[in-house]
Amino acid sequence: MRIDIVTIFPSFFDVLDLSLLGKARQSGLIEVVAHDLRDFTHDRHRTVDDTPYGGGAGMVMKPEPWGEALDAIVGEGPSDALLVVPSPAGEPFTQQLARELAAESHLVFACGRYEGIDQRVVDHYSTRMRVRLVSLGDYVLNGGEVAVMAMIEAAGRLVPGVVGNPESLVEESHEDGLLEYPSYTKPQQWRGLEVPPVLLSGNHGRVAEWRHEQQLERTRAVRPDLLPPE
Ligand SMILES: N#Cc1c(-c2ccc3cc[nH]c3c2)n[nH]c1N
Repeated sequence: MRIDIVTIFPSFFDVLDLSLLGKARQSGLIEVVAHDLRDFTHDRHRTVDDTPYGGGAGMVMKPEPWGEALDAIVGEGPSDALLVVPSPAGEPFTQQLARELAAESHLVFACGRYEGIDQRVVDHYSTRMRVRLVSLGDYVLNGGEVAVMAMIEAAGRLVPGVVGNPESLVEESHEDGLLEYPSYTKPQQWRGLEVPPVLLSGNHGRVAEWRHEQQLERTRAVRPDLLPPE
């Protein structure tokens, strides 16, 4: 998988060289390149924003640098790459969407700042490639970088070969639609708190049953919207 990120803060993504995705990059499973949007400007101040038509507070990101940056990545004609644009107005980012991103061979992320990117960028590239506006959640961020980091981590770990033991991907929150069960490790007693005895029983059937019940209990408590219809 090839991932291109366009941002005014390319060093923000240096952290992707660490941990799991760092190994995936070293092994060539995932190639990540962060591009500085200001490298696609031509004025002395490397300007990427301007005042909004129609007035209002804040600044809007100019379309020209975006056009030059994205054309440098996907060429000037149709492209099979998927352009992902983080936006509060986007579709919710979910585990299912992470799976869909993980199946792509080329992802391009456009990190907006200020009040966002001139709409014509999305309109233009929608004629040449698939474009998805995606929201990390119902809260306001200052730009798209944090959202893109989360999306890359969530999708990257699903790319075959990135996670050593694929079984560890199965029993996780949201993977089977429910929240995950609580986990315990040694010591058996810690600050007067014991490990649930069923986990010490060696009875795998009963452990699985207890874990599923814990998933249902947790999901009922904090995310009833995730419960399967009765
Ligand atoms: N994804 C997402 C976002 C954002 C977001 C995304 C891009 C820009 C560009 C300027 N401001 C932004 C906010 N806010 N809240 C979310 N869930």
